[in-house]
Amino acid sequence: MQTMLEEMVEKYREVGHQGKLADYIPELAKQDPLSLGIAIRTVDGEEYSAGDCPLTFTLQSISKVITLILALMDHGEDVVFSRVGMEPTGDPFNAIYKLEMYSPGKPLNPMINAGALVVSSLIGGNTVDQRLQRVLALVRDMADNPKIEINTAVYHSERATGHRNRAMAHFLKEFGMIDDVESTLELYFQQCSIAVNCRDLARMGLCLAQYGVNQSGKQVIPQELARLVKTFMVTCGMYNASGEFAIYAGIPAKSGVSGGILASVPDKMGIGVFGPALDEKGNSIAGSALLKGLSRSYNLSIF
Ligand SMILES: NC(=O)CC[C@H](N)C(=O)O
Repeated sequence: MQTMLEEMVEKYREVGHQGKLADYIPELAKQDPLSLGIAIRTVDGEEYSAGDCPLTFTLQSISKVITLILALMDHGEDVVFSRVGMEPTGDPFNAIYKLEMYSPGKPLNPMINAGALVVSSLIGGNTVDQRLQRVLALVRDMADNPKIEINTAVYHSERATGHRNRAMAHFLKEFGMIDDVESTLELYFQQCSIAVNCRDLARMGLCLAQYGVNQSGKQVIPQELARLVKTFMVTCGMYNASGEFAIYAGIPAKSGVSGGILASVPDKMGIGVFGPALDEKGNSIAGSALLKGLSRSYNLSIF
């Protein structure tokens, strides 16, 4: 497996030439578009990594999985799904227009930005920092790495430029879907800036693959919620490329515009991938290709 991973990374690294960095968050445009790394952690405790695995990058949209788990732990399914739906959109992750078209103000799912803002507003705690610490604590528990922190440069970069998210938060406030615009945005920008490496993502994926049990054997997420979020990862995790990814990779996965992908093969392994050049839908172009290739070679599709 180790040799195979190294060969695959070098084969797919070139695909990065066809992608583009997420320059709408200026700090993310400083990444090297040809970086590519992968880490795998299996249920048997084996760990493999290849390529630029030690590089750190920010969770971005991958954090939506974590906040969804926390919001569900805090409020239960009835409350959370009264404010955000369960259906894929077929639209870009930052689209606004459907908020006005169907059940007004209720985002279609928690994996798009509008839905994730609603979910962030539901995270319990007295201050933004307390709420952020709860998000960080769950990420650290899932990855079994107490050292995970925020990348403050990326946080400030998005905070200064995230006008579309600000517009969406105000729109959601108008419909009573979030309580407070500023604290919701603060938490959202910070959760997106949590810095990890491929190994952390692989361990987080393993935790989901083991129904909420992390690599040390600790149940850090209720079993039922680990199942629920993996289902969202299949239907909505790769934005409006989720259908194609389900066909060609068939692995529950969640991507972020930093180029990270958290993938989880139930009962088998967690996979973390990083390749910052993105395709037109905002997924890591080389990372998606690598995961599809890996799935084909090792028969990892869940379908
Ligand atoms: N797709 C993403 O990763 C989006 C996350 C990014 N922080 C944003 O809100 O635009």
